[in-house]
Amino acid sequence: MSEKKLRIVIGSDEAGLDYKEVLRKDLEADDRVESVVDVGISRSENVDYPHIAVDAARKVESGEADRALLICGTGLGVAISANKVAGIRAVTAHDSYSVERSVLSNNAQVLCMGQRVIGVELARRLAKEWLGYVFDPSSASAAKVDAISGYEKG
Ligand SMILES: O=C(CO)[C@H](O)COP(=O)(O)O
Repeated sequence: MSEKKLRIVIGSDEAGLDYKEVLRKDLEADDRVESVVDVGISRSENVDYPHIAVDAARKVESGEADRALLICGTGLGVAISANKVAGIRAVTAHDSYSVERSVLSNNAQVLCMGQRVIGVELARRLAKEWLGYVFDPSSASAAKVDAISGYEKG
């Protein structure tokens, strides 16, 4: 269980907007969450997913947020885009075990889901579970995550 309250950034494209709105409200109501920053889109302004995903990932990389939750149609494009930001580990996960391992094995700071792939109640449950996991830097997984980061340095 996480002790430190989390600063979350959330974003979606048009295909993920309905879920993003639901998940944002859930996060805002969760007492494990310190703050939620919504980087769009809104009902009145459409932006393609790469821009939203990179904006969110940059906020995590800069330390402005601890984690990001991104929704598009499949959860794939937002993950690919967020992973373009150095230091970011973004995953698409639609099941409990993968969500758990994304944090505990991969220290992924960005979770991506697809509104066209899973039902809203599963998305809500997975987001809730995700908040409860904290990476252990003394775990056996830490060296593997460091090895990933090592490849970013050229
Ligand atoms: O799922 C998406 C990208 O992975 C996005 O919501 C829709 O993209 P499109 O199929 O290119 O419109």
